[in-house]
Amino acid sequence: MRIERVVLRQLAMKMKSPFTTSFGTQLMREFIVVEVVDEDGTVGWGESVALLNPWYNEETMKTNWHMLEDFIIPALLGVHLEHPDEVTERLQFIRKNNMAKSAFEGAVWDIFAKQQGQYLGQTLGGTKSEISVGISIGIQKDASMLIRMIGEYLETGYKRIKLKIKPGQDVEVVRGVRQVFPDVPLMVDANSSYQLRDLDHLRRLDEFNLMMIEQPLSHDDLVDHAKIQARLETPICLDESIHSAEDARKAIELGSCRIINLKIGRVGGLSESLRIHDVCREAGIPLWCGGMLESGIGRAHNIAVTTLANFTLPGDTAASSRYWDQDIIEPEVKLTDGVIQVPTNSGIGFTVDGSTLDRYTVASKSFSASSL
Ligand SMILES: O=C(O)CCC(=O)C1=CC=C[C@@H](O)[C@@H]1C(=O)O
Ligand SMILES: [Mg+2]
Repeated sequence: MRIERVVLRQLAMKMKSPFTTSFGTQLMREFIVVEVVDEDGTVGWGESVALLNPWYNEETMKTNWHMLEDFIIPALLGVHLEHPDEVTERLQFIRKNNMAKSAFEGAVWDIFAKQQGQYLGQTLGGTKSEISVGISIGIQKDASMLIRMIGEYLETGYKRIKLKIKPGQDVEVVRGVRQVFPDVPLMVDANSSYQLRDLDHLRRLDEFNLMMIEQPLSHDDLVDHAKIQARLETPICLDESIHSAEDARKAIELGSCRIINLKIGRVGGLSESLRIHDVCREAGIPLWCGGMLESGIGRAHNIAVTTLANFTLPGDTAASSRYWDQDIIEPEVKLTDGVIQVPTNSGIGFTVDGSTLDRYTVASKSFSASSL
């Protein structure tokens, strides 16, 4: 394929309910959608999952726009690509900025799968026809509200509940949930809000038979996570600490975790996701696909990657209706009896709804190879 045209769109989508983690609350999701068109007019779609603020990692929507406009698009516009793997190869001159790279690379993978006449999951090597998913619940002020929300989500069919925790809102919150839901598959995500000195406190979570404790320590740590994993019965899951297959290999060798939350944007795209998948499968480390409050485009990419064999735990790819009054894809992502049916159409498997996309677009810019 030859990259003929790229359109960057900044979207603003109001969340149906605020989402609070240890580092902040999201009310409005502002993010970038990348549209890539090849010489045959085949269109691919990608989504930057960077937040407005550099809380989760060093990237923001604005840094992503800068990287795309000033480095990534100039490096790839007008270029002939045999395979999407070449995107990562050609972008190696850019340090980090994985979410910006992933947004472009995902669109190229969409085109590539469409050119093969294949669903993206199949092109990646995935074999599943349905995926079971969990749901991530932000920090709630009111314990009874949390219990009600969990009951409703379990009713809807979600297979796993993920609670956000932070110092002062952890052991007693989980105890309260376990008193009502003693057997539900339950996990917690700390988003790096604890220190090594909190080990004895974190060990109190061992009594609740949690599936995992996600990213208790610093976003860039592997060594101290290995120290606390050696003292915890509950598996540690790493999210923010894993940026590449090399990070995954080191974390596994050090014993920093027993589970990894893979996020396509955090690791720089689908090509690196495939490498991480294989490293973890070789080591017997299960994966699940985390969420970044994506729109339907990012959600579609998450479903595709979750079709791979070593994604054996329910991820955070909840239904569109959990987040948005109206998503930008047709059909929206839905849960049927607690699972998402994997699409069979080519590419990301969903159609981008142009009128809804335009309605949420607050800024856009086009780049054309013919104007080079
Ligand atoms: O997309 C979802 O539903 C999960 C969202 C979620 O848990 C997160 C989104 C963004 C950053 C983090 O706070 C958090 C995570 O760590 O997974
Ligand atoms: Mg997380």
